[in-house]
Amino acid sequence: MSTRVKICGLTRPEDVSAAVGCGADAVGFVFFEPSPRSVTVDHAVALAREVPAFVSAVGLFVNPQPDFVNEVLSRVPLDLLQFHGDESPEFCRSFGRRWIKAVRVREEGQIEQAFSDYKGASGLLVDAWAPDKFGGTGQSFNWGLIPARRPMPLILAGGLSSANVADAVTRVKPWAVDVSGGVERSKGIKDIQKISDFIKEVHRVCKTD
Ligand SMILES: O=C(O)c1ccccc1N[C@@H]1O[C@H](COP(=O)(O)O)[C@@H](O)[C@H]1O
Repeated sequence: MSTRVKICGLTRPEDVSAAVGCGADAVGFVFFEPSPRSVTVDHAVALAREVPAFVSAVGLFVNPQPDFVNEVLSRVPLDLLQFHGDESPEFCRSFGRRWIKAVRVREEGQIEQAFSDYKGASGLLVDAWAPDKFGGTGQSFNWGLIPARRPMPLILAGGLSSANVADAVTRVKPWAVDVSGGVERSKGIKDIQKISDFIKEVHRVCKTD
């Protein structure tokens, strides 16, 4: 098994280069103004220049206006859209691009329901639920709620860091892991050592699997 790694919430070109240099499979840019990791379209254009061939650039949105998504898509070379709010399956599909849907996990059966609702997604991202946030909480959740049967790739997020990602990969066996806060020095500012340690842990545990 080889679990992919996405490093999300990048705001500086040097952090994008560092993530790519450490072996990230995907990097994420947050287009959600209330987030401390939010980037403008101009900013994202510059960040995307640091993304080489065979590394995916992902745009994260939370209940966006369609015009805004289209504006981003017209300017930033994104490979995937990540919807982190309450977007309907029809909305997610409407841009004609590959997309993943995030589910904020709170109770049993929710992930199974999302697999059924969001057919056509390139993956389902499972993250922690919090009362006042759409994601990026730095909190993990009960991985026991994740079903073994998965009709599409499952991306595990929420409170991951180099300290727990090996355990997460071993127990959950996700297609990919996604991290933001666990590889930061402060909100939006990544720590190269933490990125490196995180990716090394994933590769180490995948090799022994
Ligand atoms: O990063 C944010 O600020 C954010 C805001 C709104 C929705 C999602 C957000 N981040 C994503 O949440 C998960 C988990 O993050 P963490 O590792 O627990 O900090 C991840 O996909 C982030 O990109």
